[in-house]
Amino acid sequence: MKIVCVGAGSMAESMIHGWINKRIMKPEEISVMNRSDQDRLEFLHDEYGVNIVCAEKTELRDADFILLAMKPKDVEVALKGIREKLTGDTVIVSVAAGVSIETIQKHVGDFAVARAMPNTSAQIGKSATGVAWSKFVTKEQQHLLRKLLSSIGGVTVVEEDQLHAVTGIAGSGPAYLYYFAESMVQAGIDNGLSSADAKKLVRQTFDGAAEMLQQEDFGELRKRVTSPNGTTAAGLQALYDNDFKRIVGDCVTSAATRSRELGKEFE
Ligand SMILES: NC(=O)C1=CN([C@@H]2O[C@H](COP(=O)(O)OP(=O)(O)OC[C@H]3O[C@@H](n4cnc5c(N)ncnc54)[C@H](O)[C@@H]3O)[C@@H](O)[C@H]2O)C=CC1
Ligand SMILES: O=C(O)[C@@H]1CCC=N1
Repeated sequence: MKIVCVGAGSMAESMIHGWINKRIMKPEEISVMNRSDQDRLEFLHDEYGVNIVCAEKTELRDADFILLAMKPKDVEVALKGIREKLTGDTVIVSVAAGVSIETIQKHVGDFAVARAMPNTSAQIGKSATGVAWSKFVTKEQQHLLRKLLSSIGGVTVVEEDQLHAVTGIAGSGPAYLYYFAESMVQAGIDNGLSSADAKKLVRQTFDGAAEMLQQEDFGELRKRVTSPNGTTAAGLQALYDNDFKRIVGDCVTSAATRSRELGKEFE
């Protein structure tokens, strides 16, 4: 299999890291190109052993997958730079938030295009990825793509329009949890812990809870921690009083809405 990553930022790196760690791809099967930052490409070459290529010199023709991993605003220019070099056997896989398959096909024609929304936990093989594809992606290509994405975490096939919601929960989701963790650490410090102890306790708490979530019903788990009239009930009451569910709802909906806006902005 051969993959060319067009755009070599954080998301591309997380995916490359995951593929190489899981040994699903050999470094020499992965190529990276960027708009300008040669240092960044050299860093990826030194760190992961991947090839550095550029649109002018390289043939994209024998790539099985081209990963489009630049900001939504840069997708159009990137596609214009590579479209002459595409062949019928390549699948373009875009991770750009919001940008539709239709928009991508407007720039490259009736091509096999898929959209994936992974998250940066791909780096450790634990992404939660949503994927949708156009009718030009063959069954065999779908199978290969699922295999590729499964190597960096869980995969959920959705309708393209559902990718906005996937983005709101899974693509952006790690950042909400990191913010929650940062807030817990600060609260621990405010309540008398050292910063190091607060961080250690928060990491362990997230780690244990994440594993428990894999095994049991979320609400049941919450109830089991909550003794009547105890400390958890007091803590949760502050969340209920402050309408935490609405806050989380606004958070996810705002991200999904922004994804829709990005799609419109760059269509
Ligand atoms: N960072 C994240 O957690 C996630 C990001 N995404 C999506 O991935 C995409 C990339 O995000 P990041 O990696 O965070 O951004 P980034 O800014 O770290 O990387 C983007 C890279 O694309 C390159 N680039 C820009 N125009 C180009 C062109 N014409 N040709 C070749 N390379 C070009 C830039 O030089 C940069 O290195 C975005 O569209 C984002 O919506 C999706 C899921 C999660
Ligand atoms: O913030 C963003 O727009 C990208 C998409 C999902 C995660 N990061």
